[in-house]
Amino acid sequence: MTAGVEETVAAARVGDALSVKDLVVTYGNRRDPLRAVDGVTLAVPRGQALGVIGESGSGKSTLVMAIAGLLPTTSGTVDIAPRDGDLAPAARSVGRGGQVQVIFQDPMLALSPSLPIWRSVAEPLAPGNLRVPARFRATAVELLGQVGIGPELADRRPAQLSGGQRQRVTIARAVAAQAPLIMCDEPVAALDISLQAGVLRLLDEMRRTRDLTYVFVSHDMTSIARIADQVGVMYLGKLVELGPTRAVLREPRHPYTQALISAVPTVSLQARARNRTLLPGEIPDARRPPSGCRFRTRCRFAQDRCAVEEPTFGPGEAHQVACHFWPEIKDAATP
Ligand SMILES: Nc1ncnc2c1ncn2[C@@H]1O[C@H](COP(=O)(O)OP(=O)(O)OP(=O)(O)O)[C@@H](O)[C@H]1O
Repeated sequence: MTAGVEETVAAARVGDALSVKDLVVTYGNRRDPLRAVDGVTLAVPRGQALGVIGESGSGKSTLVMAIAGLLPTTSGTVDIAPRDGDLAPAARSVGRGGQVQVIFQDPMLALSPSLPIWRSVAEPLAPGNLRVPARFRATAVELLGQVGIGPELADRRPAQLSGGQRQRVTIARAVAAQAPLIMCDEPVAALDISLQAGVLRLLDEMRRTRDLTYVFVSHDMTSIARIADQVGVMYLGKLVELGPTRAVLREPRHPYTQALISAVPTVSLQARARNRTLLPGEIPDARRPPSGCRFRTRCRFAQDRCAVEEPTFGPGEAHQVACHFWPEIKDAATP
């Protein structure tokens, strides 16, 4: 399904569960292409979670779908490292030979409305079977128990559960597939706020106890702060900042990240106190991105250089930023 992309199961750096290099994903036709992901490079160490934030339309979902192998990629590489002792990939429903599972905002995308939930959980245990044999029920019920769904609910259909329960079922299903890498695309956004913390806790616990690695997309900085070890910030298909969660959320370097965070009271108190930066204007048309720095048309610090020279990450730093003037901006923002 991919065009011009090498896929291997050997990570480029020892200890990385996922390594993405120069990934490009294009929508539309050749005459008017839209590069929704435009040269993204990142790595996620095994057992960690990478949070991905950015405005609507910045390319977050496209990135995770391409990593999962559910969207064709234009160029670049996606390497996924198997864990020692991983079984042959069992999942038949998700991409890259069962190495990646996806948890969507809408659990109904992963669950069959007509099946009792235990069968949906057991499906990855019995690949190739049109109907999951009853002998897998006990394992499915056990997995459901681990996500807080009691055996009395195992024969219910998804519509007979609450939204939080349904999302727990999709987590059990993802775990059943034994994939080392799970893409979480706004997994709690559709849930009542009172249920979000429980599902986030469950995801975090599953990651620790089952040696899972996550890429976790969210608009919600509180969820990101809870679950992510590192954060990547996307703007118009590019990563503009990448680093440890605490550093990115507390000391954002890119003016775009600063603006995103300044809009969130819970994690932005320091940023607000320093310098409140609201983001003016709309995200530009991704088919015709600005020259040089793509953010420059909305950046109050932009200078002539920003229109002609595209900023890139420096080599080797843990907290990376693609901005020509970030040290000056940081100094200007400090009282
Ligand atoms: N199927 C598609 N066909 C054409 N363009 C698309 C398609 N899906 C997404 N896009 C475009 O690709 C860009 C990235 O979209 P994407 O959904 O990945 O962003 P996002 O950051 O996940 O947004 P949101 O937070 O709203 O989900 C946007 O310009 C969007 O309009």
